[in-house]
Amino acid sequence: MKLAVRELDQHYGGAQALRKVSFEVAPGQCLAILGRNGAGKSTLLKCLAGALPASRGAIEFDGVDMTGAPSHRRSRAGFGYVPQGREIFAELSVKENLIAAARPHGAATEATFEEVYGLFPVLREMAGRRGGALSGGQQQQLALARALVTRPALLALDEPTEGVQPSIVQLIETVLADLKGRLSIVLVEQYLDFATAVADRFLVLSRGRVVDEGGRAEMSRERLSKFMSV
Ligand SMILES: Nc1ncnc2c1ncn2[C@@H]1O[C@H](COP(=O)(O)OP(=O)(O)OP(=O)(O)O)[C@@H](O)[C@H]1O
Repeated sequence: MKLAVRELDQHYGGAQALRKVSFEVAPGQCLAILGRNGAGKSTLLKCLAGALPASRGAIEFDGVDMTGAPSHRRSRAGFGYVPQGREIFAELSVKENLIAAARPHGAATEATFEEVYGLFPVLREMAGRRGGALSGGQQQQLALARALVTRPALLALDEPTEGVQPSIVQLIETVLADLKGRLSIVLVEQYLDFATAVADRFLVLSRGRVVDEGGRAEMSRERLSKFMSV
């Protein structure tokens, strides 16, 4: 899916969190959104997901205006979202979490679940376990699997490495590198090594504005970290 964001503004009451944010993600490309705490990264993903209304500007999926569309329409159009904090159903089992995510997409089949168990084998072992009883890294794998069973054409991830041990960070990196090319990815990430391992392009936000942007070749580590150090 091609994503286009044009001059997007967002306000929390009187406080402006996004200012004329514009960018595009080509089909199959991975864009990493970098910036300090409070730069507006999560706000931007919530606007893409339809969890927050934009005050001004436009969001298009494959040329179709989605600016005012409700979340479920965006999801049906192929938008998969892994929010910060994972937001899995703690009282449901792993399998029930996957069924709940897949069912609205007509994808609640064993073949679908086998596919995500193939990517994240621990979820097969834990299929009957309550979501809330999983470790942080296991919950992150479940959150990713929940997005993947909807068969997204665009996957947006908000800090997938947060609170996750290195071996699982490596696994998530491998999965994203494998998915890239087949679907578009928007990745919000503070962990620069992870972002540079999977992203093709980078967008740097500071105080709600795009302050730098570029491809892998031109974005040196120094340039990427300029707006990240506190
Ligand atoms: N619900 C809210 N109400 C009011 N202001 C908010 C709300 N959520 C975020 N903000 C403010 O909007 C700005 C952008 O926040 P946002 O969470 O998008 O930043 P971020 O770059 O994702 O940071 P972090 O890495 O800490 O998640 C910040 O100044 C923040 O304080």
